[in-house]
Amino acid sequence: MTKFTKNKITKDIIVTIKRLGINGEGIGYYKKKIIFIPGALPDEVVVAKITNRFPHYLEGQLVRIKEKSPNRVAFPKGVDSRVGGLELAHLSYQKQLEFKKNLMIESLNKFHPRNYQKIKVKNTLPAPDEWNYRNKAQYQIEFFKGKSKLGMYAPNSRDLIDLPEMPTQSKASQKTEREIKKLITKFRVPVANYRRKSDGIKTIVVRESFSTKEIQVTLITIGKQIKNLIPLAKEIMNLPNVVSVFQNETQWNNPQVWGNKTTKLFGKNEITEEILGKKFKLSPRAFFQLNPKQTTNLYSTALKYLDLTPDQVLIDAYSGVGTLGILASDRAHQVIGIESIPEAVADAQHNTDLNHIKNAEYIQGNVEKILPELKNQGVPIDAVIVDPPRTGLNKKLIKTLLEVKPETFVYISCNPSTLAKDLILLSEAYDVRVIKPVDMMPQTPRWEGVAKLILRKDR
Ligand SMILES: C[S@@+](CC[C@H](N)C(=O)[O-])C[C@H]1O[C@@H](n2cnc3c(N)ncnc32)[C@H](O)[C@@H]1O
Repeated sequence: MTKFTKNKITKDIIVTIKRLGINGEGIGYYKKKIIFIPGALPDEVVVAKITNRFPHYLEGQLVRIKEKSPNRVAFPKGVDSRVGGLELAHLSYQKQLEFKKNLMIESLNKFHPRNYQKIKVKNTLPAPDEWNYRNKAQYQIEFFKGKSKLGMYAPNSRDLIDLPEMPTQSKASQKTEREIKKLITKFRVPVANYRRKSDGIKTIVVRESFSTKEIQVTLITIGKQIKNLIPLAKEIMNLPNVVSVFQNETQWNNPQVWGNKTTKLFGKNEITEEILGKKFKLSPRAFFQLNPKQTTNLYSTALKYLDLTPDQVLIDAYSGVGTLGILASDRAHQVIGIESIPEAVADAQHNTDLNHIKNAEYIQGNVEKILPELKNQGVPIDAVIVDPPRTGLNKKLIKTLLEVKPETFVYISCNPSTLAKDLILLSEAYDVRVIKPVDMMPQTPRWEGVAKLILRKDR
């Protein structure tokens, strides 16, 4: 979108905040134009500066609060407020839960799927822990002008925010990150420098299993030979609960954090996490929910809504490492998982064996391609659970689902807008009984929810 910098207003303006936007920013109006002000809350009167002007909206920066909301709470001490992942940390937790319920209601009101007024959006399921819930820390490291920093970049910038404390991160993963930083200095291991494009360690990834306490470390590096990397990795293995150290190699021109090549330096191939009595082996690249305790509640809700009978064939679409299908396998006749990433499919198969499950299989490929093939082969598709990325369901997949019309249908979504849009099409054959938002990421505007769809008899 074109950015108008001409006539940029830098003077202070006064804005009354009306509501929160989908990214948790305060929304108000200035001269009839909508303005987004991060950090401001509904019903507050704030002093702000306009930072960006666009044809249809403005972006502002909070300068001072003139009239404070009763729902405002203290932002965590000692943390730079620009850091991502704490966009709602200044709002009481009860109001965060209400915000997430309202996000779904607003999406339904905006996109109007059939009978949308009758859809019951339940109260958001609170997370067991509001703080220290994240099992994975992925911090960048930088050494500049004699100072080393370890943390996350400020949004849309190369400014690395040092994070001695990240209050949503598990204590053990943060401690491990800090210890590794000290060891990097001790062993004089080079740190990658994007200004000089010099080789070294760029990112430290620490993932913790909440059930076994095992810690897996991955050092993401740039360059062929990193001096003293092996002695460093050996020493990292002596840190509490660390069971493996991996190296992942990337290049400066890779826009992703992770490169393609991952090599084990020491220790176990995977860490084991346990959810609802089933074990899941996680290799460094395997997708896994970031909040293991609340994952138990998310999956329990999905299984409750699925309400399978022992004769049903379940399709676990967008299956990742097979979590949902494996958990549902005790209650189904057969589970067929479909997932596009080959490594995740290998992990899913591995996890099936690990849990001695005989009635689940995983197919690699795109759901929109594989599901019509299964239909044409005459596979009975009695029940479907979909858990797509933020973009929602592929149109071709929706078309197949409307032809097959599975009796049982549950939709796990991480985006209320795409869920509401997909329901417009799906409501040709289905009524939506209930949507349950589940708070997987306290202190952030990130949304997750489960929808139960009922096949209409009068179709
Ligand atoms: C939100 S994750 C869900 C993973 C899993 N259900 C879980 O709970 O851990 C979405 C998954 O869909 C996969 N995916 C994305 N597009 C896909 C497609 N068109 N067909 C199959 N899988 C896809 C991604 O690789 C990812 O593993």
